[in-house]
Amino acid sequence: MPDLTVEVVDVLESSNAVAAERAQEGAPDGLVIVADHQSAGRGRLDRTWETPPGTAVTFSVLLRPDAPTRSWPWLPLLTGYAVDKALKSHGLEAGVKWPNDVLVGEKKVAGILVERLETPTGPAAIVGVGINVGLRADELPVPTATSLEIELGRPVDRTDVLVEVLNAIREAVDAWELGGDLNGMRLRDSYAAACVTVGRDVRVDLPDGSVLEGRAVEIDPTGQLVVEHDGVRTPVAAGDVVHVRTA
Ligand SMILES: Nc1ncnc2c1ncn2[C@@H]1O[C@H](COP(=O)(O)OP(=O)(O)OP(=O)(O)O)[C@@H](O)[C@H]1O
Ligand SMILES: O=C(O)CCCC[C@@H]1SC[C@@H]2NC(=O)N[C@@H]21
Repeated sequence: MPDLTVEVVDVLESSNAVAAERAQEGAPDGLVIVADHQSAGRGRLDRTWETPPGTAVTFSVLLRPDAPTRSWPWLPLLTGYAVDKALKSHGLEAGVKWPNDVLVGEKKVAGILVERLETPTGPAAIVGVGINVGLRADELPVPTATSLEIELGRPVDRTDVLVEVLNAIREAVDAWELGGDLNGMRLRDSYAAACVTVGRDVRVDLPDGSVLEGRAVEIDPTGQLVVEHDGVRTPVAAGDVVHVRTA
């Protein structure tokens, strides 16, 4: 992908929404909208994403990927990989819960929302990332969340985190678009190595209300999680999953 063009906005509702508007207006691949604060951040499945002013890294990257759309389901996963890698470089013992939550232990430190859209200049993806950096324990919006500063016990510079994460995303997107290696391995193997879900017993809630239980055995070539139960292997796509719980 080309060099990133970064625009910083003081306050906006959702960086994903602003990046999507810009995509419709013809903005090019590599535009990054950084929000110093989001007043109405969006999460997966129409949930909200909340962080107090001055505590988070929140941004969205507009991509017009040079890769067939059938491989786009890799985008959330490779973004999770990149965020995890950048946070580990800060000394955090993080891991990726499939498909793309970045956790420390069982708690979520970063969330990712990838949205695809058609624009007059072709298909685009908006890769939105929210990282809990400076939230104190009493500022966490949900008990299942944590922040970098809580986990590391020291102040963390938000700009440093932003730059590291953007560089890691760029590296991962380039490897994906060009079919090259990442971290000395195939993208799929690098992702699987960072993914804490593989090898664990899982309960997967599906949109029809049914639950799939079994052992998560691998990530298949399309990025689906393969769940094995009584010798039967069932691949599940990230877009078809409501919840994944690890046992
Ligand atoms: N700053 C934040 N940090 C973490 N979670 C947040 C934050 N703001 C809002 N949330 C929301 O809190 C909710 C609970 O997150 P939780 O990790 O428990 O479940 P989840 O993300 O839906 O994943 P799963 O159900 O698969 O475990 C999510 O909907 C998440 O988007
Ligand atoms: O885990 C989730 O539910 C996904 C959370 C994604 C939050 C980020 S913050 C930047 C970008 N803009 C949004 O409105 N959402 C994403």
